[in-house]
Amino acid sequence: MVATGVKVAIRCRPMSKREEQLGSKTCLTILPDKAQVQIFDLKNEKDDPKLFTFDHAYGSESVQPQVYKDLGSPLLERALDGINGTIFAYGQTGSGKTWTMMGIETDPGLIPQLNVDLFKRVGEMKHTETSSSENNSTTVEFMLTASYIEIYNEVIMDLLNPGGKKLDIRESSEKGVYVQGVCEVVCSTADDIMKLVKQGGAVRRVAATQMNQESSRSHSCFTIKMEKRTLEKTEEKTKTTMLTSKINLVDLAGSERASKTGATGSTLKEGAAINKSLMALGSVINALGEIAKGKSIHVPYRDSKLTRLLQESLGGNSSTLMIAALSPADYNHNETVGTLNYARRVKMVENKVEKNEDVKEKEIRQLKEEIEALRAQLQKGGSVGDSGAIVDSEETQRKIKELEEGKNLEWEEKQRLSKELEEERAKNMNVAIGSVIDGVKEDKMKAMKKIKKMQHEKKKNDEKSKKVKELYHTLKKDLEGGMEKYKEMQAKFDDLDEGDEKDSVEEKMAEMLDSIEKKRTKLIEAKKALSDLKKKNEKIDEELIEVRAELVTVAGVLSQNDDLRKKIEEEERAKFDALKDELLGEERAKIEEEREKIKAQHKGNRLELIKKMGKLKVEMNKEKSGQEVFLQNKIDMLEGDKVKMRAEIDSLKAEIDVKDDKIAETEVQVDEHAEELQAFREEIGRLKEQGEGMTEELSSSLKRESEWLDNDGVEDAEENKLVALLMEGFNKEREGMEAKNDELKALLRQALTDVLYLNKKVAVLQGK
Ligand SMILES: Nc1ncnc2c1ncn2[C@@H]1O[C@H](COP(=O)(O)OP(=O)(O)OP(=O)(O)O)[C@@H](O)[C@H]1O
Repeated sequence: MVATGVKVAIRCRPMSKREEQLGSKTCLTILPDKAQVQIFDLKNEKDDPKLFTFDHAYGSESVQPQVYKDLGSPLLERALDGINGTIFAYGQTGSGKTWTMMGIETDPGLIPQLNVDLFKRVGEMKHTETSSSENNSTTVEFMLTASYIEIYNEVIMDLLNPGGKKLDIRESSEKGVYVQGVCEVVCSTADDIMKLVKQGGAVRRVAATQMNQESSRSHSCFTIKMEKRTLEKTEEKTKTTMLTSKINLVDLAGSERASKTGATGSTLKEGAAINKSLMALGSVINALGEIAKGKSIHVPYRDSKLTRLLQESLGGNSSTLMIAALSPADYNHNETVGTLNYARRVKMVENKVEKNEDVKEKEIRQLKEEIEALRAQLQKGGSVGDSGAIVDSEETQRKIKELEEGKNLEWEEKQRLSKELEEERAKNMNVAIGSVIDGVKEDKMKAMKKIKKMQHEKKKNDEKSKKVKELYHTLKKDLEGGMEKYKEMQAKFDDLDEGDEKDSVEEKMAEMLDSIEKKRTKLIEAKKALSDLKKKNEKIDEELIEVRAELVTVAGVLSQNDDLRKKIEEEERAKFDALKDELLGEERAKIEEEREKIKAQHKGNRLELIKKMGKLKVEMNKEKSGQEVFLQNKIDMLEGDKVKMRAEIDSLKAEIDVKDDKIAETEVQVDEHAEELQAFREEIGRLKEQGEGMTEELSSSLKRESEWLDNDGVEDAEENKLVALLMEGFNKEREGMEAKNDELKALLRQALTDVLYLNKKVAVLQGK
């Protein structure tokens, strides 16, 4: 974090035509090389000029590109490096704030020049930082969003989403101070941004017309947010690094209202009657000036929306520049001195500038550091891979991976949402502008009706005047005739002698006088009526001029906004704040919640681990020697076991060899017996055949001889006995052979079972 003073530049505009016509004289001398300005009080020529020194001073001959090169370009470079920036223009109405900030189409000011430069630089950075070998590559991408708000009477209006809900300022550790729900439109070209600037400007004018407000009493803030994502891909992994920053471009309300209050240090006593925000800004600057002098003082950022918005720009994490716009005319001498004093105070404010680190990036770094610390601790403690620590570090690695992925997801999600919301915002803008146009149209109708009514009234008055004029002329004639007659009567009266005739003439004369008097009164009345009608018509004429002027303005607004509406309809790149905020907000809340959970869990794990480690260390130290003896004994025992097992294996192997031999031998025997048995079987078969042949032969010879030898019965019986004995002998021998064969088979089975068992045992012992 680096302490950096707020930079101040002053810029004096050329004398305006009106000021020239009024015969104004220049009361300023600008010394650009010394960044100084001298102000003379031409009413008190004896007084010495006041001298002020700033960071930059521009005279009426200064040109927009130079101002951008000196002030805008360095701010942009810092922003591309992750440092927030603010430029705010201060000065009385008509001093040139908008000229410096916005300029005109043919002579663009800071905002348009910065936009063009921004996209040029982003293009260069994307190009130069993207290099790829076979499997490794580094890709640099940018996401740029713009928002535009206006603060009027402590109400924040979204100039890019005029129909949206009321906006408020919030603060969070992740985003700092921000306008909640403001519409942030993703921009891909400088043209995109300029379209938004124009749209916002038009909405501002419409709102001003509708609310009958003075535009110079509102503050506007155009914000460009930059998010830079660097993807480093290697064969093993992808690393994502995020860098964010924003640039606020603020056009403040005319300062003449503030010079008597905040800027000179008095409290907010003039209250709501004048611009609360500018007064509060003065108080914040005063407080920060005192802090810079070493005093400990509360800074009333929360006193107004403007100061809250500029909280980071004044005394916070921002590279800030104030441009004080000045009029050269002596007629504005006091306001100019006020502006210069204000600027001098601002120059004393110190900011603490720091590169914005992505929150997730920070967390990942912290987790990595903790893993390293734990490893180092474990190694120091002499532990050979504590399983708890390993689990924890694996868990932490998993979290790091999740956070890395989260960064990319958030980026993709933002882009996806921004596209989705573009149409919505355009629609909303159309609806809002439409309703404004409807209102303006209604005003137009009213004005036209009013004009008609007035014209009708005027006509009637004219007709009345004509009649009254006729009456007047008649009355005048009558009166003149009456007067003539009266004069004649008077002459007659004077010529007559006293008598009845003279009396009757006198009587007539009195009557005539009475009638003349009445006519004169009527004439006066007619004259007054005529004058009243004339006045009425004059008033109507005045009103007509006003209403017609109104009509001209309204017509202007209508045509401007019809243009605007058409433009909006043509554009398809805008995000609608409410939905975006809802969706992104939800996403962010989820991520935030997850982050908090991970944090808490990690903290718990870490504490547990540290405790475990502590315990382990104590136990280890306590039991180290005992454990060593125990381990040695165990090793010795195991060594003994090993030797025994080897011997056992060897003897088992020998036993197996013996068994194997026996099996082989038994197999041979079995084969031999089988052969023998086969031979016996064959022999028995042969004998059986022979026996059967003999029996057949015997029975046939017996049959044959019985016929002729009745007493040879003894010889036959003996022969039969011999055959039976032979058969019995054969059968016994065969049974004995079969029993022997069964016995040998059983022996072979037993030997095989033994061999299997011994093989298993050998395998177990070898495994051990
Ligand atoms: N440096 C300059 N060179 C030429 N003309 C200038 C310069 N500065 C300002 N002007 C002209 O002076 C007039 C007032 O300037 P501008 O509108 O910028 O004042 P302002 O301070 O923004 O006023 P307001 O507070 O009403 O918005 C404009 O007509 C503008 O063209």
